Amino acid sequence: MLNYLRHRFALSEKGAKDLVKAFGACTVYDISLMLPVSLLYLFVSDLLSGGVSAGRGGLYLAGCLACLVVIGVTTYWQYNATYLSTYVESGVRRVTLAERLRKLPLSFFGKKDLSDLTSTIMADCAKLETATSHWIAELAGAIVSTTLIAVSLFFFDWRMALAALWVLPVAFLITACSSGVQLALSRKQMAAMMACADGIQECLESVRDLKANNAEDAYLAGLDVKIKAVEKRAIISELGTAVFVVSAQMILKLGIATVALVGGLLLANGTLSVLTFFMFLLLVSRLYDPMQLALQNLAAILSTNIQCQRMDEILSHPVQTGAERLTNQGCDIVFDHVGFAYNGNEQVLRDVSFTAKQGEVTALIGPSGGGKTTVSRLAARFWDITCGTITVGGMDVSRTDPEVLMGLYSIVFQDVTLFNNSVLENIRIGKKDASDAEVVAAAKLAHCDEFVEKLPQGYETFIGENGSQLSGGERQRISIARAFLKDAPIILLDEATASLDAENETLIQEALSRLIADKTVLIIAHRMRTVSGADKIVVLDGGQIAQSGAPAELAQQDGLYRHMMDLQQQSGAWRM
Ligand SMILES: Nc1ncnc2c1ncn2[C@@H]1O[C@H](COP(=O)(O)OP(=O)(O)OP(=O)(O)O)[C@@H](O)[C@H]1O
Repeated sequence: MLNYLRHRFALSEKGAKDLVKAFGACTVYDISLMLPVSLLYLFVSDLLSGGVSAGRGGLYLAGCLACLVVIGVTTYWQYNATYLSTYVESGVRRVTLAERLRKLPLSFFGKKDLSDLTSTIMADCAKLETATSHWIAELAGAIVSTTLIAVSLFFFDWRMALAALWVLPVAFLITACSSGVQLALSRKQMAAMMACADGIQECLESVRDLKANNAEDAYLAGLDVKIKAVEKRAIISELGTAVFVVSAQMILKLGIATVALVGGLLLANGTLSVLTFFMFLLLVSRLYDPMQLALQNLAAILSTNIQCQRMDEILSHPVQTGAERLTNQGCDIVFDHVGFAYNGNEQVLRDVSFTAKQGEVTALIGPSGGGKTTVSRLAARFWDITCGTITVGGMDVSRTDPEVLMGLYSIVFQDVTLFNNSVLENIRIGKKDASDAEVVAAAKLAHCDEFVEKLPQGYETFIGENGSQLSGGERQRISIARAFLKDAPIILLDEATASLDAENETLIQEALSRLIADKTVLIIAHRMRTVSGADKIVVLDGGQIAQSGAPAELAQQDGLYRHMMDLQQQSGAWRM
């Protein structure tokens, strides 16, 4: 049972145990609500059989107080067992998902978009939170307590019990039969919501380009269609659920009518006492309350299947694992007959073999789409390769834990990611335990101090979401400062100086040459000027190595390298 609950509702072991406790609490709470009815039954029975004495009256008063206390205690217990433990479990679920996401390979993120993942962690978790706190335990409690009460009704009068209870299986059957329809409706509603969330996120991310191209109206019209689709799907889904739930609830109401009808007939032919009739009328008015709620809940619980499946996709996706200890001897990077395809589709790299030696600068060049970025990222195990091996100092990267491996790398990407935090903290990402003095020293090496001095609070200035208050060159200098601070033995540079003006570029290149001394450097560069000082050039074309060797050597050959040099020279001479 615990295993079923864990799997069905994406719960931790403790969460599943807490849910079982909540079932118990809800059952006791539902039964406690019947206590006043029993007391009333006894009171009326006394009244009909000759009146209530003062002593018995005091007893009934004490009984009322006892009912109040029992209901109060069970309400408190039920609240703690269902709500409080659910909120704790919800936190655990979100952290588990986030931890798993942290360990998943980038190939997973290629298949999933950001809004989808955000929605799983926030909206799906919230729905499951409501399901476990409000619906599941209450449903289980209602079923158990109603069954117990139903059994006891048969002891009073089986004919009246049948009249009161025939509606329960029918109502349940209607709701259960609707599960297929409801699941299909929920799936469609979720798809519409995801498409809409995607559209909104894309719109916000590309608002600058949309404005620049005067394409806002056309884009917003498309978005409008998606928003309307969500509205339509929500109405259809709501209607679909309502048809079944309302039908089931109406059937339940028929129970009161049949109790009145059958009771009236039995009373008329003298085979039922007035007291039993009165008690059944009292009971049925209370008996169906938890069931009505439960039926509504049943429909909602059935639809949580989708949320659980979406979480399962994250939780069951294989993570990148490996040795948690570095065993590399030196930091030579060796690609040996490497093949790679993104998401198992078309091969992007074929039979790539080369060595990037420690203490040397190895430059990756070639036409756009040739595979330069892919090669540099595979060196740091951003993805797992499909064939061949990549080693660092003899250590197979695919057998090393990615987080441990990352300790060997400083990476400066073309697209720098910055956080809405101070300049100081943005640079400290490179080395979490670095002192302020170390951070400032790294910033100075990357020539950040020139622009930081002009910021209102210097290094303490917040730089906006993704560094929106900084220029492209300034953002890149922060990224270079992070690499200085980390001071790892392998440096991956992806066109690191692309957004800098000529003056800054020279300064940064000076600093970079200090940073890369004695390190393994893999640099991606489009400009031939950047790579002329490299020790080795690897020319990638169509995912294969077209040429490799020292720049002077390649300049002698009639190949892609010389062709690119010539083209660069021609474009250098170009004037407006
Ligand atoms: N995340 C991805 N998912 C699927 N295909 C990708 C992905 N990233 C790159 N590709 C494809 O892999 C091939 C190599 O891309 P890569 O970015 O490595 O080339 P590049 O030489 O760095 O190009 P550029 O010089 O334009 O940056 C291209 O055909 C590209 O479309």
